[in-house]
Amino acid sequence: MTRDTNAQTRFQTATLGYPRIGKSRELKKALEAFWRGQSNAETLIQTQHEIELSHWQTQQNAGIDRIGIGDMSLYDHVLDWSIYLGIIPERFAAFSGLERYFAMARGNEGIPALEMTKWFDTNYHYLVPEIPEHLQPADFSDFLATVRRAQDQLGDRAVPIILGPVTLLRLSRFEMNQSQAASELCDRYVQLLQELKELGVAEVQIHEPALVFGDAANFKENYQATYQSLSQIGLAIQLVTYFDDLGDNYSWVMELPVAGVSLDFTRGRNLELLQQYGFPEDKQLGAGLVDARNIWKIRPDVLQSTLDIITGVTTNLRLQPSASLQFVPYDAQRERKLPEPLLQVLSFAEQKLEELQLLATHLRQPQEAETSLEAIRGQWQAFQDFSPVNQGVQERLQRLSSQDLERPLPYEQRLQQQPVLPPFPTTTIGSFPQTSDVRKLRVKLKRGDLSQAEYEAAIDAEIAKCIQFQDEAGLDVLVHGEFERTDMVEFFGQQLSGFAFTEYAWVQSYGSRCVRPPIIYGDVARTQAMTVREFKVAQSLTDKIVKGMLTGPVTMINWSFTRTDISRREQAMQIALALRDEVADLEAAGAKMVQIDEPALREGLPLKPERWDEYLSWAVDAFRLSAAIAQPQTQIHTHMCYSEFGDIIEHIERLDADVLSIENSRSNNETLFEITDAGYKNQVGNGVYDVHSPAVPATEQMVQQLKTGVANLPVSQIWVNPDCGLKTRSWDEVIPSLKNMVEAAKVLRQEVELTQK
Ligand SMILES: Nc1nc2c(c(=O)[nH]1)N[C@@H](CNc1ccc(C(=O)N[C@@H](CCC(=O)N[C@@H](CCC(=O)N[C@@H](CCC(=O)O)C(=O)O)C(=O)O)C(=O)O)cc1)CN2
Ligand code: MET
Ligand SMILES: [Zn+2]
Repeated sequence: MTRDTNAQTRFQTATLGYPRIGKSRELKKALEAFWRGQSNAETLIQTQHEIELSHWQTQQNAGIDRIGIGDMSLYDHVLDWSIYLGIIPERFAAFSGLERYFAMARGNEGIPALEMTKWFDTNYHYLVPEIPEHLQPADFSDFLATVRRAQDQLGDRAVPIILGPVTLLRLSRFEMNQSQAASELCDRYVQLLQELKELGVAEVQIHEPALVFGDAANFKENYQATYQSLSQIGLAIQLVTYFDDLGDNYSWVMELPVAGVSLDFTRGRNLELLQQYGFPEDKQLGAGLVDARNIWKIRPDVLQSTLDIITGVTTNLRLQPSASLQFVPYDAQRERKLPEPLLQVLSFAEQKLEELQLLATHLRQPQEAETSLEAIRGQWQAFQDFSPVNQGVQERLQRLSSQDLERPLPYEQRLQQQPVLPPFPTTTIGSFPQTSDVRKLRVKLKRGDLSQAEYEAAIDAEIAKCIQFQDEAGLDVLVHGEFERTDMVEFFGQQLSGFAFTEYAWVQSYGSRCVRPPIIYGDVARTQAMTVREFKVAQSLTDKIVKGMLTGPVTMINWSFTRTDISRREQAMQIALALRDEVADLEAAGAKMVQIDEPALREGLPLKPERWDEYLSWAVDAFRLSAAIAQPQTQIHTHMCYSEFGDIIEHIERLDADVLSIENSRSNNETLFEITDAGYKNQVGNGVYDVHSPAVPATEQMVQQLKTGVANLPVSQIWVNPDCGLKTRSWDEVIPSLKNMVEAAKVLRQEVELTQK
């Protein structure tokens, strides 16, 4: 058979970024050793470079034609770009080098870090650039050095990844006037492209995910002017978008002066837009066909129909993951404990690289790909026969009526029957320090050095210590501390049938912190009580109320890898049923309060506002389904960090939780004001201190904050709590902080008594 050489160079493959934490979390370990003072900067940087090199080699060996480089980061790539561009707030002026880098990431001796935020609908936290009145000089030398290393390893295959100037602006906080910032930054990007050109770079990726936001049109002129300037340098610019479609902005984006546009074909309506409006002849399409946000192998037949449509419009295309692969783990083949039929249909980053090559082969020489594609079809068939179907759960969902989503009495009447506490009741959000001693217990259990009974006894000892501390500190509503949980989502995934959990499938959440999202691979059902044992242990040790502690259905969905054969709504409702039974069991075991956490409710909002109502309607229903089983006298709490609520307050009300605890401290009570402005009637715990900082909050500081609460809400609505769980803190920090918090509540109680006399 003769080969068409032209066909060999067409349909190239490209990547848009790779995981960063290291296959065995080498970067996490190196960072934490450095922060503990157990290693030095040189060792840290060397580890970073070794991990980066291994990523390049993996992609090179997989045959990727255009490898995105420069996205490796010691903490967060947005922080890296802030520093390259000279976006350095005044308060960090006294620092330099790595010290400044980590001060901006994590704070330093009373100097607060940059804010962290989830810009998009993922569980990854970005640092928020603060554009000061005056920029520091730009310094691209670290980035350029990375480019040179990549060129040595990869030659022309290395394509620098650049955080887009308009996306950066769209997501920053400002002291400088915005349009001035836009123009100063644009000059710096021009300078960067110039310097890259001098290194012999021919092509760059500029990532502008903000183009998929509902408000992208407001920035149209900025995009046009910026790309006009950047195009002057003469590099081939790949304008990269992902996470959703371009919507109404499709046409003008296609006219920007760039060499190529990358679109995500795994989410949103880009395929329809492509069909409707076509694709410019002079541009290359970066086709995001392999899902970079989920862990399933490609479905050859689904993909074929997508490919047919795309190639009907343009054949000037590259095959790509839909986004950076940072959202998926490294290698499915490393997992040893998953059932074979499931393992066979899993695709993590390394498998996705193979899939890209397979698709390229399929387009160039169809017959050469057929055996592999047929094998994948067979694996999916085998998986379908294997994946658990639960008729009982399906029928139960079908039988549901609106009554099942309704608490038996309205809030005002429930309130009469619920526990009476002092004003300004104090509590915590659930977790207490996950010390390395606690984690080692699980390592020993796994190795067989501890029996299940010994493990449970050791957990119970932690619970006892935790209850005793809370009692002594004078907290009003206690928690057991969540010591038995690796993670609030993974733990429930480990208990529920229809969920699989992994050994090595870590995904970075922020900095050195990672999660192993569990995998939903069939109908979800509860096979036994999940939290009752630890609840009972805790409640048996105190006369005070212990809150039962559950992770809500929406958060379970948003922080897991989900099925693609049924809707997210249906998966959430299945989980809600399991939680509903757990609520009933906790109640039967004596729980007077049950907290159902929904920190990911807000994050799951679609990026386009026109899709919000659809999401919120099922998301709130799922929460209600899990909670509504509770008797009126049982108080239902929920907790949300990341909680700008102003725009969804009516949905928050519809949750109908008796008590809502929220994050606040980094956002100056804004969330509280949103709630009070909206006339929220139920109880609110407006976090009185920031758990993400190691600083011990002073009593006075929390008193001041509570006073803001009193000025805006009736005392009867106010709770006192930290703004999130304490698992990442140490006992040294937690003990004095909570004592001060209780003290602050007491100060407020006295003041209220005085004013009532
Ligand atoms: N899923 C999820 N998403 C979330 C949050 C959350 O709590 N869960 N919170 C918000 C902030 N995100 C966070 C994400 C992760 C962590 C976190 O602390 N992660 C831990 C891992 C937790 C875990 O799974 N621990 C396991 C495994 C721990 C481990 O690393 N074991 C060592 C050995 C034990 C040792 O010697 O320490 C090893 O395997 O090498 C356990 O406890 O069993 C970490 O990165 O360190 C914190 C916040 C938003 N998103
Ligand atoms: C990210 S929200 C955390 C809620 C959980 N109950 C905890 O305290 O850790
Ligand atoms: Zn939280």
